[in-house]
Amino acid sequence: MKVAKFGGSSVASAAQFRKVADIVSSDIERRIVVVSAPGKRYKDDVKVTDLLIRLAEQVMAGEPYGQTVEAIVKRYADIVNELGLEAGHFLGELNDDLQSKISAYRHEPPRLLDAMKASGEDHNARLMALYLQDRGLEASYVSPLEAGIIVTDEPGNAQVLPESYDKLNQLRDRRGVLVIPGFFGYSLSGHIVTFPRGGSDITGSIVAAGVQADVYENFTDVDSIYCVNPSIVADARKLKEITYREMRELSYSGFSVFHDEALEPVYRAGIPVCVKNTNNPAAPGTWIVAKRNHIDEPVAGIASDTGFCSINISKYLMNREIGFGRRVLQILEDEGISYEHTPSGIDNMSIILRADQLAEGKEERILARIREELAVDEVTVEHGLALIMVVGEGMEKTIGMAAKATTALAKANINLEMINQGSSEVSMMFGVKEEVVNEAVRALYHAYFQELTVTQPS
Ligand SMILES: Nc1ncnc2c1ncn2[C@@H]1O[C@H](COP(=O)(O)OP(=O)(O)O)[C@@H](O)[C@H]1O
Ligand SMILES: N[C@@H](CC(=O)OP(=O)(O)O)C(=O)O
Repeated sequence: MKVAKFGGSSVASAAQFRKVADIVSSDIERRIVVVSAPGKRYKDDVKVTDLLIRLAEQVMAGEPYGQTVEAIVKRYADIVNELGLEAGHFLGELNDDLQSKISAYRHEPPRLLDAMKASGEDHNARLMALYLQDRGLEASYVSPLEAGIIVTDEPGNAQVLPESYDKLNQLRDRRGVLVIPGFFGYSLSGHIVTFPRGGSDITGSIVAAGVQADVYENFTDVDSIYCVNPSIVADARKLKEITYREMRELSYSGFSVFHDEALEPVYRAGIPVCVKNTNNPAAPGTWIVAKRNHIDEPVAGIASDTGFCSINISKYLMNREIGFGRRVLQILEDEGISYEHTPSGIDNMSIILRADQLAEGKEERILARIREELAVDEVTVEHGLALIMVVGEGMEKTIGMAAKATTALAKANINLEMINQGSSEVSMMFGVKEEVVNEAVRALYHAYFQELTVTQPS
């Protein structure tokens, strides 16, 4: 049995719906289909999820929102009309559902936002089931509640609860193709709760693990996962295979093609993932697996992301002060902040974190507490940082990996703000200024993938 998830770009229009139906009908093993909300049809288009977020924000701000509702309904109406579906009731129900959720939750902003966001995938799954039926397939819509996707009650940040898996397993006994909306589940108290953005990948993975699928197919708009983001390096190398742990690091660090939190359920269940192109299903795609058959080259991929900052602390004899690091991290914990890396020296410590967490006066509060409670010599915040992750199972056993990177960056005249090597067996982290990050990624791509391979130890 296969679980096939189709991302927003794969279900953005009637033409895309036709491709999905062709793919589903071409393999009887594709028994469970998970869909996102309609995504972008062209570069500057707006995803339905973003329209729904705008709608929730307008309601919360007491602004008029009628035009946004119309724009949302029109996205689905275009698909219905172009497919020639007799589905007049569908559009009426969509409109009624949005209005009734607005009335029910207008005084509970986090619930309203989640209910709006979830409705994008929910109605798309209903529409996909109708279309598959119209194409002569035995297909039915299954809500996450009926399927058994039970999650924590953290709006916008749900995590699956373990009891979901046994319930999901019962889907194996159902007939026909089941269409499940991605991106949300239900809390134990019966509320709709969404996963983080891009979270339909997570639904697909949970369902695949629950039904013990043979494969989790993740259909998107590229032929494969490339060793660098294709928008940074055109014609980058395609990856045939990548391991769960390589993909976890790369997706966490910027390979947005597959959500990093989507790996855990399939990894634990030992289910391979195949990332494929809805627009070119004949292409073999990329397999995410436990162990790669071929590790010809030490580096599998290079990912990058912006929006980081570094809190830099120095204090003479920091090394002698037992509990110093713990007390710094406690201050961050008190403010509900998570951090990425903590490189340190004898008298220095840096904490790298996502800069958007320092809003609403948190930066000033944290710096004041570090100064007062830890009597440091200096504490500053450096903004505008980008992190680059070089990832590969073969790196640990290969000599000269860091040297290759630093030489390449020096040749490209790029200043390295920091390096973190050693805490993970499969990755090295480099920090650079945001404005040079793409140039740095291209320099590293050239060094690791276009120059001669580095020497292997004998
Ligand atoms: N290393 C990579 N390999 C392939 N695609 C990548 C990579 N890094 C980023 N991407 C981007 O991910 C996009 C697909 O992910 P996403 O937009 O979430 O698709 P979907 O609409 O299917 O959910 C690609 O179009 C590409 O721009
Ligand atoms: N529609 C949601 C969830 C999702 O996974 O979408 P996509 O498959 O388009 O990344 C979002 O935009 O976040």
